[in-house]
Amino acid sequence: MIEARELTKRYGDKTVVDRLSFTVKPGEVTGFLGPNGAGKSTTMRMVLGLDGPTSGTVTVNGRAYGRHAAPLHEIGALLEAKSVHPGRSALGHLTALAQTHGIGRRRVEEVIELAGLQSVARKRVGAFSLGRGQRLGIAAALLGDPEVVMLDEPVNGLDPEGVLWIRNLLARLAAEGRAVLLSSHLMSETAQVADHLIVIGQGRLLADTSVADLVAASLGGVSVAADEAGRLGALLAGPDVTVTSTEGGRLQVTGLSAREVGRVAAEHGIALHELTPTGVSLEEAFMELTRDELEYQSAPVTGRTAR
Ligand SMILES: Nc1ncnc2c1ncn2[C@@H]1O[C@H](COP(=O)(O)OP(=O)(O)OP(=O)(O)O)[C@@H](O)[C@H]1O
Repeated sequence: MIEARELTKRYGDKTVVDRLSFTVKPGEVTGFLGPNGAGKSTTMRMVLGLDGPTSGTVTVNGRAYGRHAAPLHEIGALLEAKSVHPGRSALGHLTALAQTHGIGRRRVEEVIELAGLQSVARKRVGAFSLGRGQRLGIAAALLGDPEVVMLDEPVNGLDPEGVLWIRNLLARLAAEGRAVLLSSHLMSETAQVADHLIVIGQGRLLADTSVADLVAASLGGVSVAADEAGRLGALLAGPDVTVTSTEGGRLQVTGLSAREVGRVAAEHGIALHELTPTGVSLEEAFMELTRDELEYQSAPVTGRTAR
Protein backbone atom coordinates (compact mmCIF):
# COMPACT_ATOMS: atom_id res chain seq x y z
CA MET A 1 0.00 0.00 0.00
CA ILE A 2 1.16 3.53 -0.79
CA GLU A 3 -0.28 6.37 1.29
CA ALA A 4 0.38 10.01 0.46
CA ARG A 5 -0.85 12.65 2.90
CA GLU A 6 -0.71 16.33 1.99
CA LEU A 7 2.39 15.54 -0.03
CA THR A 8 3.98 18.74 -1.36
CA LYS A 9 7.08 19.50 -3.40
CA ARG A 10 8.29 22.97 -4.28
CA TYR A 11 11.24 23.87 -6.49
CA GLY A 12 12.03 27.51 -5.76
CA ASP A 13 8.68 29.29 -5.90
CA LYS A 14 7.11 26.65 -8.14
CA THR A 15 4.80 24.13 -6.46
CA VAL A 16 5.12 20.93 -8.47
CA VAL A 17 3.17 18.65 -6.11
CA ASP A 18 0.48 20.40 -4.13
CA ARG A 19 -0.98 18.84 -0.93
CA LEU A 20 -1.61 15.55 -2.66
CA SER A 21 -3.37 12.81 -0.65
CA PHE A 22 -4.18 9.39 -2.07
CA THR A 23 -3.99 5.68 -1.29
CA VAL A 24 -2.88 2.90 -3.61
CA LYS A 25 -4.64 -0.20 -2.31
CA PRO A 26 -3.61 -3.86 -2.48
CA GLY A 27 -5.37 -6.06 -5.03
CA GLU A 28 -5.98 -3.20 -7.45
CA VAL A 29 -4.32 -1.52 -10.39
CA THR A 30 -4.42 2.22 -9.76
CA GLY A 31 -3.85 4.47 -12.75
CA PHE A 32 -1.93 7.68 -12.02
CA LEU A 33 -2.92 10.13 -14.71
CA GLY A 34 -2.07 13.67 -15.59
CA PRO A 35 -0.90 15.71 -18.55
CA ASN A 36 2.83 16.23 -19.15
CA GLY A 37 4.39 18.16 -16.30
CA ALA A 38 1.52 17.40 -13.88
CA GLY A 39 3.92 16.10 -11.23
CA LYS A 40 3.57 12.31 -11.62
CA SER A 41 7.29 11.53 -11.84
CA THR A 42 8.09 13.88 -8.96
CA THR A 43 5.46 12.13 -6.83
CA MET A 44 6.90 8.72 -7.70
CA ARG A 45 10.41 9.89 -6.91
CA MET A 46 9.17 10.96 -3.48
CA VAL A 47 7.58 7.53 -2.95
CA LEU A 48 11.05 6.04 -3.48
CA GLY A 49 12.83 8.62 -1.34
CA LEU A 50 14.76 9.94 -4.38
CA ASP A 51 13.32 13.38 -3.69
CA GLY A 52 12.34 14.66 -0.28
CA PRO A 53 8.91 16.29 0.18
CA THR A 54 8.83 19.98 1.07
CA SER A 55 5.98 19.02 3.40
CA GLY A 56 3.58 16.14 3.92
CA THR A 57 4.40 12.44 3.92
CA VAL A 58 4.33 9.38 1.75
CA THR A 59 4.70 5.84 3.03
CA VAL A 60 5.10 2.39 1.49
CA ASN A 61 3.51 -0.38 3.55
CA GLY A 62 3.28 1.99 6.51
CA ARG A 63 6.82 3.39 6.54
CA ALA A 64 8.84 5.92 4.58
CA TYR A 65 10.82 4.10 1.87
CA GLY A 66 14.19 4.86 3.49
CA ARG A 67 13.09 3.25 6.75
CA HIS A 68 12.68 -0.19 5.21
CA ALA A 69 15.64 -2.51 5.77
CA ALA A 70 15.08 -4.34 2.46
CA PRO A 71 13.09 -1.99 0.21
CA LEU A 72 13.20 -4.27 -2.90
CA HIS A 73 10.85 -6.63 -1.03
CA GLU A 74 8.42 -3.79 -0.26
CA ILE A 75 8.18 -1.95 -3.58
CA GLY A 76 9.43 -2.66 -7.07
CA ALA A 77 9.61 0.35 -9.32
CA LEU A 78 10.33 1.23 -12.90
CA LEU A 79 10.98 4.91 -13.37
CA GLU A 80 11.25 6.41 -16.82
CA ALA A 81 14.93 7.21 -17.10
CA LYS A 82 16.30 4.10 -15.46
CA SER A 83 19.97 3.71 -16.25
CA VAL A 84 21.53 0.30 -16.69
CA HIS A 85 25.21 -0.14 -17.49
CA PRO A 86 25.14 -0.74 -21.29
CA GLY A 87 28.04 -3.21 -21.23
CA ARG A 88 26.29 -5.54 -18.79
CA SER A 89 24.06 -8.43 -19.77
CA ALA A 90 20.49 -8.63 -18.51
CA LEU A 91 21.53 -11.58 -16.39
CA GLY A 92 24.53 -9.66 -15.02
CA HIS A 93 22.42 -6.62 -14.20
CA LEU A 94 19.74 -8.61 -12.39
CA THR A 95 22.30 -10.74 -10.57
CA ALA A 96 24.13 -7.65 -9.27
CA LEU A 97 20.85 -6.18 -8.08
CA ALA A 98 19.80 -9.49 -6.48
CA GLN A 99 23.06 -9.66 -4.54
CA THR A 100 22.33 -6.36 -2.77
CA HIS A 101 19.35 -8.11 -1.15
CA GLY A 102 20.64 -11.65 -0.83
CA ILE A 103 18.20 -12.79 -3.52
CA GLY A 104 19.20 -16.12 -5.07
CA ARG A 105 19.96 -17.14 -8.64
CA ARG A 106 16.68 -18.99 -8.90
CA ARG A 107 14.60 -15.82 -8.49
CA VAL A 108 16.77 -14.07 -11.09
CA GLU A 109 15.94 -16.84 -13.56
CA GLU A 110 12.26 -16.63 -12.64
CA VAL A 111 12.00 -12.92 -13.41
CA ILE A 112 13.95 -13.34 -16.67
CA GLU A 113 11.38 -15.91 -17.72
CA LEU A 114 8.48 -13.80 -16.48
CA ALA A 115 9.73 -10.89 -18.60
CA GLY A 116 10.25 -13.14 -21.64
CA LEU A 117 13.99 -12.36 -21.81
CA GLN A 118 15.39 -15.93 -21.80
CA SER A 119 16.76 -15.76 -25.35
CA VAL A 120 18.62 -12.46 -24.75
CA ALA A 121 19.59 -12.83 -21.08
CA ARG A 122 23.31 -12.93 -21.91
CA LYS A 123 23.28 -10.16 -24.50
CA ARG A 124 24.60 -6.65 -23.81
CA VAL A 125 21.88 -4.38 -22.45
CA GLY A 126 23.30 -1.54 -24.56
CA ALA A 127 22.02 -3.30 -27.69
CA PHE A 128 18.48 -3.79 -26.29
CA SER A 129 15.47 -2.27 -28.05
CA LEU A 130 13.26 0.06 -26.02
CA GLY A 131 10.77 -2.77 -25.48
CA ARG A 132 13.43 -5.16 -24.17
CA GLY A 133 14.79 -2.41 -21.93
CA GLN A 134 11.29 -1.95 -20.46
CA ARG A 135 10.97 -5.70 -19.89
CA LEU A 136 14.33 -5.72 -18.13
CA GLY A 137 13.23 -2.78 -15.95
CA ILE A 138 10.09 -4.68 -15.01
CA ALA A 139 12.08 -7.86 -14.29
CA ALA A 140 14.25 -5.79 -11.94
CA ALA A 141 11.18 -4.29 -10.27
CA LEU A 142 9.76 -7.75 -9.56
CA LEU A 143 13.01 -9.28 -8.33
CA GLY A 144 12.23 -8.86 -4.63
CA ASP A 145 8.67 -10.25 -5.03
CA PRO A 146 7.38 -6.89 -3.73
CA GLU A 147 3.93 -6.17 -2.31
CA VAL A 148 3.80 -2.88 -4.20
CA VAL A 149 4.68 -2.36 -7.85
CA MET A 150 5.03 1.14 -9.30
CA LEU A 151 5.65 1.72 -13.00
CA ASP A 152 6.16 5.09 -14.69
CA GLU A 153 4.77 5.04 -18.26
CA PRO A 154 5.63 1.35 -18.76
CA VAL A 155 4.06 1.02 -22.21
CA ASN A 156 5.98 3.95 -23.72
CA GLY A 157 7.51 2.79 -26.97
CA LEU A 158 6.21 -0.77 -26.75
CA ASP A 159 4.76 -2.64 -29.71
CA PRO A 160 1.18 -4.02 -29.44
CA GLU A 161 2.43 -7.38 -28.18
CA GLY A 162 4.44 -5.64 -25.45
CA VAL A 163 1.41 -3.51 -24.47
CA LEU A 164 -0.73 -6.63 -24.15
CA TRP A 165 1.98 -8.36 -22.14
CA ILE A 166 2.13 -5.45 -19.66
CA ARG A 167 -1.67 -5.32 -19.35
CA ASN A 168 -1.86 -9.02 -18.53
CA LEU A 169 1.07 -8.81 -16.15
CA LEU A 170 -0.44 -5.89 -14.21
CA ALA A 171 -3.79 -7.64 -13.92
CA ARG A 172 -2.02 -10.74 -12.62
CA LEU A 173 0.04 -8.79 -10.08
CA ALA A 174 -3.12 -7.16 -8.73
CA ALA A 175 -4.95 -10.51 -8.66
CA GLU A 176 -2.09 -11.81 -6.50
CA GLY A 177 -3.02 -9.11 -3.99
CA ARG A 178 -0.30 -6.57 -4.78
CA ALA A 179 -0.87 -2.83 -4.91
CA VAL A 180 -0.04 -1.65 -8.43
CA LEU A 181 0.48 2.01 -9.41
CA LEU A 182 0.80 2.79 -13.07
CA SER A 183 1.44 6.29 -14.39
CA SER A 184 0.36 7.44 -17.82
CA HIS A 185 -0.86 10.49 -19.68
CA LEU A 186 -3.24 8.35 -21.75
CA MET A 187 -6.65 7.86 -20.22
CA SER A 188 -8.11 5.27 -22.60
CA GLU A 189 -5.08 3.03 -22.35
CA THR A 190 -5.04 3.28 -18.55
CA ALA A 191 -8.77 2.66 -18.22
CA GLN A 192 -8.31 -0.69 -19.96
CA VAL A 193 -6.15 -2.02 -17.17
CA ALA A 194 -6.84 0.09 -14.08
CA ASP A 195 -9.55 -0.46 -11.46
CA HIS A 196 -9.04 2.93 -9.88
CA LEU A 197 -7.79 6.31 -11.12
CA ILE A 198 -5.96 9.16 -9.47
CA VAL A 199 -5.92 12.17 -11.78
CA ILE A 200 -3.65 15.16 -11.10
CA GLY A 201 -3.02 18.47 -12.83
CA GLN A 202 -0.34 20.99 -11.83
CA GLY A 203 0.39 18.86 -8.79
CA ARG A 204 -3.17 18.94 -7.47
CA LEU A 205 -5.63 16.09 -7.08
CA LEU A 206 -8.39 16.43 -9.69
CA ALA A 207 -10.11 13.06 -9.31
CA ASP A 208 -9.84 9.95 -7.17
CA THR A 209 -12.40 7.58 -8.63
CA SER A 210 -13.10 4.05 -9.73
CA VAL A 211 -12.93 3.52 -13.48
CA ALA A 212 -16.52 2.26 -13.41
CA ASP A 213 -17.77 5.51 -11.81
CA LEU A 214 -15.88 7.63 -14.31
CA VAL A 215 -17.30 5.69 -17.22
CA ALA A 216 -20.82 6.14 -15.83
CA ALA A 217 -20.27 9.88 -15.29
CA SER A 218 -18.87 10.31 -18.80
CA LEU A 219 -22.06 9.21 -20.47
CA GLY A 220 -23.25 12.61 -21.48
CA GLY A 221 -24.93 13.92 -24.57
CA VAL A 222 -27.90 13.05 -26.74
CA SER A 223 -28.05 13.36 -30.51
CA VAL A 224 -31.52 14.32 -31.82
CA ALA A 225 -32.92 14.66 -35.33
CA ALA A 226 -36.35 16.30 -35.60
CA ASP A 227 -38.71 17.98 -38.10
CA GLU A 228 -38.75 21.18 -36.13
CA ALA A 229 -35.23 21.12 -34.75
CA GLY A 230 -35.12 24.89 -34.15
CA ARG A 231 -38.34 24.87 -32.08
CA LEU A 232 -37.24 21.78 -30.14
CA GLY A 233 -33.85 23.38 -29.41
CA ALA A 234 -35.55 26.44 -27.92
CA LEU A 235 -37.85 24.25 -25.79
CA LEU A 236 -34.92 22.22 -24.44
CA ALA A 237 -32.69 25.17 -23.56
CA GLY A 238 -32.12 25.80 -19.86
CA PRO A 239 -29.44 26.85 -17.39
CA ASP A 240 -27.60 23.49 -17.31
CA VAL A 241 -28.47 22.42 -20.82
CA THR A 242 -26.44 23.08 -23.96
CA VAL A 243 -28.00 22.66 -27.37
CA THR A 244 -25.88 22.83 -30.51
CA SER A 245 -27.35 22.56 -34.01
CA THR A 246 -25.53 20.50 -36.54
CA GLU A 247 -26.32 19.92 -40.19
CA GLY A 248 -29.60 18.39 -41.41
CA GLY A 249 -31.85 19.50 -38.54
CA ARG A 250 -29.81 17.62 -36.00
CA LEU A 251 -29.20 18.77 -32.42
CA GLN A 252 -26.52 17.77 -29.95
CA VAL A 253 -27.85 18.14 -26.41
CA THR A 254 -25.95 17.87 -23.13
CA GLY A 255 -27.44 18.11 -19.66
CA LEU A 256 -30.61 16.09 -20.45
CA SER A 257 -31.16 12.36 -20.85
CA ALA A 258 -32.58 10.87 -24.05
CA ARG A 259 -35.78 10.14 -22.10
CA GLU A 260 -36.15 13.81 -21.04
CA VAL A 261 -35.57 15.05 -24.60
CA GLY A 262 -38.13 12.55 -25.91
CA ARG A 263 -40.69 13.65 -23.32
CA VAL A 264 -40.35 17.36 -24.23
CA ALA A 265 -40.69 16.53 -27.94
CA ALA A 266 -43.81 14.41 -27.30
CA GLU A 267 -45.40 17.08 -25.09
CA HIS A 268 -45.06 19.58 -27.95
CA GLY A 269 -46.02 17.23 -30.76
CA ILE A 270 -42.60 17.34 -32.43
CA ALA A 271 -41.76 14.26 -34.52
CA LEU A 272 -38.30 12.79 -33.90
CA HIS A 273 -36.34 10.80 -36.48
CA GLU A 274 -33.54 9.93 -34.15
CA LEU A 275 -32.81 10.03 -30.43
CA THR A 276 -29.39 8.61 -29.55
CA PRO A 277 -27.45 8.87 -26.28
CA THR A 278 -23.85 9.68 -27.20
CA GLY A 279 -21.23 8.97 -24.56
CA VAL A 280 -18.15 11.11 -24.53
CA SER A 281 -15.00 9.07 -24.69
CA LEU A 282 -12.88 8.61 -21.60
CA GLU A 283 -10.20 10.65 -23.35
CA GLU A 284 -12.66 13.54 -23.60
CA ALA A 285 -13.61 13.13 -19.93
CA PHE A 286 -9.91 13.35 -19.05
CA MET A 287 -9.39 16.45 -21.23
CA GLU A 288 -12.38 18.06 -19.54
CA LEU A 289 -10.99 17.26 -16.08
CA THR A 290 -7.51 18.59 -16.82
CA ARG A 291 -8.43 21.43 -19.20
CA ASP A 292 -7.56 24.22 -16.77
CA GLU A 293 -4.49 22.50 -15.43
CA LEU A 294 -2.31 22.06 -18.48
CA GLU A 295 1.16 23.46 -18.04
CA TYR A 296 1.46 24.31 -21.71
CA GLN A 297 -1.86 25.03 -23.39
CA SER A 298 -1.98 24.96 -27.17
CA ALA A 299 -2.70 28.36 -28.65
CA PRO A 300 -6.13 28.47 -30.30
CA VAL A 301 -6.22 28.75 -34.10
CA THR A 302 -6.88 32.49 -33.93
CA GLY A 303 -3.34 32.85 -32.55
CA ARG A 304 -4.43 34.41 -29.26
CA THR A 305 -2.93 32.91 -26.12
CA ALA A 306 -5.24 30.54 -24.26
CA ARG A 307 -5.06 32.36 -20.93
N1 LIG B 1 14.57 19.18 -10.25
C1 LIG B 1 13.65 20.02 -10.67
N2 LIG B 1 13.82 21.35 -10.58
C2 LIG B 1 12.86 22.22 -11.00
N3 LIG B 1 11.69 21.85 -11.55
C3 LIG B 1 11.46 20.55 -11.70
C4 LIG B 1 12.41 19.55 -11.26
N4 LIG B 1 11.89 18.34 -11.51
C5 LIG B 1 10.67 18.55 -12.09
N5 LIG B 1 10.42 19.87 -12.19
C6 LIG B 1 9.19 20.46 -12.74
O1 LIG B 1 8.10 19.88 -12.08
C7 LIG B 1 6.97 19.77 -12.95
C8 LIG B 1 6.45 18.34 -12.87
O2 LIG B 1 7.34 17.45 -13.47
P1 LIG B 1 7.12 15.88 -13.48
O3 LIG B 1 8.23 15.29 -14.28
O4 LIG B 1 6.92 15.40 -12.10
O5 LIG B 1 5.76 15.76 -14.27
P2 LIG B 1 5.10 14.49 -14.95
O6 LIG B 1 3.66 14.54 -14.59
O7 LIG B 1 5.86 13.27 -14.60
O8 LIG B 1 5.25 14.83 -16.48
P3 LIG B 1 5.68 13.91 -17.71
O9 LIG B 1 4.45 13.13 -18.09
O10 LIG B 1 6.05 14.93 -18.74
O11 LIG B 1 6.83 13.06 -17.26
C9 LIG B 1 7.45 20.20 -14.31
O12 LIG B 1 7.02 21.51 -14.52
C10 LIG B 1 8.94 20.12 -14.20
O13 LIG B 1 9.55 21.08 -15.06
